Amino acid sequence: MHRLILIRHGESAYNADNRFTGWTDVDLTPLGMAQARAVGATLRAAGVAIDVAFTSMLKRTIRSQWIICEAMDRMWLPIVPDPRLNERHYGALTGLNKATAEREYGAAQVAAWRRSFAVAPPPMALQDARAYADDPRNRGARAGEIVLSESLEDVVRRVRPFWEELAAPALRERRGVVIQAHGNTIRALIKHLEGMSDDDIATLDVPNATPVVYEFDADMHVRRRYDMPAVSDEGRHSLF
Ligand SMILES: O=C(O)[C@@H](CO)OP(=O)(O)O
Repeated sequence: MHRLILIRHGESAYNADNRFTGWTDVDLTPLGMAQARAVGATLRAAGVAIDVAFTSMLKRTIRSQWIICEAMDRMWLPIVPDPRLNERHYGALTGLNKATAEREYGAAQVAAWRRSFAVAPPPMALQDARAYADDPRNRGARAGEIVLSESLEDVVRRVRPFWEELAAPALRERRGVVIQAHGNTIRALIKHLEGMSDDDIATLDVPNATPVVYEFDADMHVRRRYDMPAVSDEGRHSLF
């Protein structure tokens, strides 16, 4: 069975403050850590076979995965950080409170920046962007470019080669794969995997710490997708 589990990290400090995060490397809140522990307990109770976990280069995904590995008693699991899984670059909106942005620019404009496929947020000032460009955490996200802002379409463009080079080959070898990433990199992956339309992806929201499971056939076509029920809802279950 070719099985993939997509997980968005637990709540981060900027999630709690309702701020645009993008490439800002904020940590998990205590609630975010508890959410990751609950995911680990769920995966452990379900007896999920995981052989490798891919994360972004940002600490909210890496720490979530550490906590999950600890809760599963699998601290030996290989964790592979890849900058192509970093959150979408939120441009000039980075750090801004989302409610303040709605008051300033209107709810429709903010919704388009947040969820449309092709619209990128206004660009970050070049001077600011250099801090991100020089940071090894972002090197390779869009190699050779100083990134000022990204649409979901830009994110699909960098997530697709990650998928082809690392995740798909691991699944073809029948390895259990976790991708621990961000709201918009997971939306980009789902769009790519399901061939979802630009309109449909605009209504898809990915909550924190809620595993989504994909099963593939031998040709790597999606056979089934389902959310994994939390262990507290279901008790011990045997999906795997
Ligand atoms: O701020 C961000 O980087 C993302 C994810 O938290 O937010 P949004 O859901 O608005 O795309």
